[in-house]
Amino acid sequence: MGLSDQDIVALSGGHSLGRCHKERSGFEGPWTTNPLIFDNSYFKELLTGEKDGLLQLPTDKVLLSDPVFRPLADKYAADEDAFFADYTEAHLKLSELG
Ligand code: HEM
Repeated sequence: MGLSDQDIVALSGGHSLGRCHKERSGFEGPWTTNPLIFDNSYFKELLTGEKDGLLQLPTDKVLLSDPVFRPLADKYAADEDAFFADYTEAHLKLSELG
């Protein structure tokens, strides 16, 4: 699809919003404590480990274990402006690809 590693990590931060539904995907629950707010909390939660009531999918956890994804996840947890800038670019690319 032409998405870069940076795009994949930034787009995963979309999980800052919303939740999984058992009847749809089979998974249940939100990724962050405030799933109505779009911010970099997805990365902060990811880095501080699994917690009761919050979800980490295999595609979320791989952002920690993969050596290329990890520095980007660290960067977005520390720098919300960098996350917003890269998410904007990646979401635009995704939308234009259809
Ligand atoms: C590379 C980026 C992403 C990856 C790898 C990814 C991966 C996943 C996976 C594996 C699921 C579990 C549900 C399923 O198997 O169908 C999921 C669910 C979900 N994702 Fe993502 N996602 C990405 C980006 C996004 C973005 C950009 C958004 C929104 C802006 C988003 C919103 C959601 C929501 C709302 C669900 C819950 C679905 C439900 O159970 O109702 N994701 N994602």
